[in-house]
Amino acid sequence: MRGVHGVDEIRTAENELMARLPEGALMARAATGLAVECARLLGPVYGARVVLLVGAGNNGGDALYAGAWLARRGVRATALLLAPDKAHPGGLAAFRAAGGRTADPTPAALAGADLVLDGIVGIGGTGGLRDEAVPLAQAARDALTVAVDVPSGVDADTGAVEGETVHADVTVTFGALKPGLVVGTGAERAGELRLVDIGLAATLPAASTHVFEAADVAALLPTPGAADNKYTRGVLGVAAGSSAYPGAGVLCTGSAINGGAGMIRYVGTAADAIRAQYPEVVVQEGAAPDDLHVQAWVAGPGMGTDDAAHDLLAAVLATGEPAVVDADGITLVGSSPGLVRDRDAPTVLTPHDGEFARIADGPSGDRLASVRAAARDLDAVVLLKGNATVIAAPDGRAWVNRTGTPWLGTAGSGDVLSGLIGSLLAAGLEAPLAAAVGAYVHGVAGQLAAQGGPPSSLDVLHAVRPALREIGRG
Ligand SMILES: NC(=O)C1=CN([C@@H]2O[C@H](COP(=O)(O)OP(=O)(O)OC[C@H]3O[C@@H](n4cnc5c(N)ncnc54)[C@H](O)[C@@H]3O)[C@@H](O)[C@H]2O)[C@@H](O)CC1
Ligand SMILES: [K+]
Repeated sequence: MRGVHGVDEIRTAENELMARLPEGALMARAATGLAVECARLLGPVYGARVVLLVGAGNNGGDALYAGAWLARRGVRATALLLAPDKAHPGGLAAFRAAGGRTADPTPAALAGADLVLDGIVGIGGTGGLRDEAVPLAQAARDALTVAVDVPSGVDADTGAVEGETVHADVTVTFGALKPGLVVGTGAERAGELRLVDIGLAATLPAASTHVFEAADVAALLPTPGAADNKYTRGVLGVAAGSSAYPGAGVLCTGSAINGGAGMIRYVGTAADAIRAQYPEVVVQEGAAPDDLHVQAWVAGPGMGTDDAAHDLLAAVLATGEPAVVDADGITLVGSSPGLVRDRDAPTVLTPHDGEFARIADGPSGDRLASVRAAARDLDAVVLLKGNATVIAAPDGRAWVNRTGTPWLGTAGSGDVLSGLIGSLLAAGLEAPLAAAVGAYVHGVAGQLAAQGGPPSSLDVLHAVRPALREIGRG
C-alpha cells in the first residue's frame, strides 16, 4: 500500500528532515535517484544526448545535479535555462564542472535528444505552464521524457491541468506519491511512476489517501475456510435489470457469482433472463427485500427510474444491510438523497462523472476533494469512476485505483463493477475496502480482457475469476 501526500505535508516533512541533515543532502539523494533512473532508461549512457529543461527553482536544481551525474559518465548533456538568472547556482556549477553545456531554450535544441529531463517546475508550481515553456513541452513529446518529481504544468495537489503540460513517459518522484500523479489528467501526464526514497517516511504523517497494490488486495480477498458454507461465505441480494434492460441484471449478477458470493437472491424484474443464464441463482421476484436473509445488496443497474423502481430501491435501502447503489439507482438517489443519508448500514455509491453531478457538486478538477465532500455529505462511500477511480469513505479515508485500461469505458462495465463490490460486501469486507478492492479487481479483469482485443463487458465479466487468481498469486 502506498501513501499519497499533499504538497503541504511534503513541504513540512522535508523541512523537518532537512533540519536534521547536512545542507544539500536531500537534493543529492533526489538527484542521484533521478540520474540512476535516467541511466536505466537510456541503456548505454556513453555518448547519449540528454536535454535538460531547467526552471527557476529546486526542481531545476534536481535536473542539473542529475545532468552532472550523467555528464560525468559520458552523456552529452545540454541544459536549456528558462530563467538563467534564477537557475539553481550549485546545480548549475556542478553541471558545468561535469562538462555539461547550456543552450538557448528553443524547441530546435531538443532535436535528436535521446532523453529530455523536465525540471521546469515541481511542487512549487502554480497555474499552468508559463508561455515560454509551452513550445519546449510540445517539442519534448517527440523524445523519451522524464519528469522530475511532477510533470510541469500539472497541479501536484489535485491532478488538475490548465492548458499545456509536459507529457512524461516516466515521472521520477521524491519521498512520496502526490495526488496529482495518481488522479485525473495529471495521472495521464505522469506516465509510469518511479518513487525515489529520500528518507521522508521518517517525518511524514500517516497518509489518509492510499494506492492499493496486489499484495494489499490479496490479503483482503475473502477465501472460504473449511467451516464455511454458502451462507457464511455471503448471500447477496440483487435488484438490478428489468424487462427493458435485462442485460444489466445479467452482468451484475454474473459478476457477483464470479466475485465469489456464496449465494444470490434475485428480486429484480429481469427474472426470466437471470433464470436462463444462471441456474445457481435463487430467483425471488416480487419478494419484499426485508423478508430475505442476505448479508448485502446491490441495486440499480438497469432497474429503470419509474415509481416501481423507486419503491424497490427504497425497500432495499430500508433494510439494515450494506448496499451498493449504481446507475439508475444513483439517479433515483439524486432526487431522494434521504434514501442513503438516513441509513444506518453502509452504502456504496458508484457514479461516473455524469451520475456524480446528480448526487453532489462537481466533480471539480480536484476529484479527490469532490469525492471526499460527497462521501461526508451523503454519509456513504463514494466511488467515482474514471481513468483513476477515486474512492472516499465518510470518515475522510480515500483510495485511488491504479489498475484498469481505457477499454473499460464500455457499456455494461459498471454493472460488472457493482456486482463485484456487492459480492465483497456480502463476504463481510468493510464498505470502503469492498469498493477499493472491487475497483482493483475490476481493473485487472479489464486489463486481462483487453489482451484479446477490444473487450466487451461480458469479456470483462469472464476475466473476473482469472483476475482473482492472478492477484491471489501476487
Ligand atoms: N525541498 C526539498 O528539500 C527538496 C526539494 N526537491 C525538489 O524541489 C522541488 C520544489 O522546489 P521549489 O520549491 O523551489 O519549487 P519549484 O522548483 O517546483 O518551482 C518554483 C519555481 O518555479 C516558478 N514557477 C511556478 N509556477 C510556474 C509555472 N506554472 N511555470 C513555470 N514556472 C513556474 C516559480 O517562479 C519558482 O521560481 C520539488 O518538486 C523537488 O523537485 C528535491 O530536491 C527533494 C528535496
Ligand atoms: K517537473
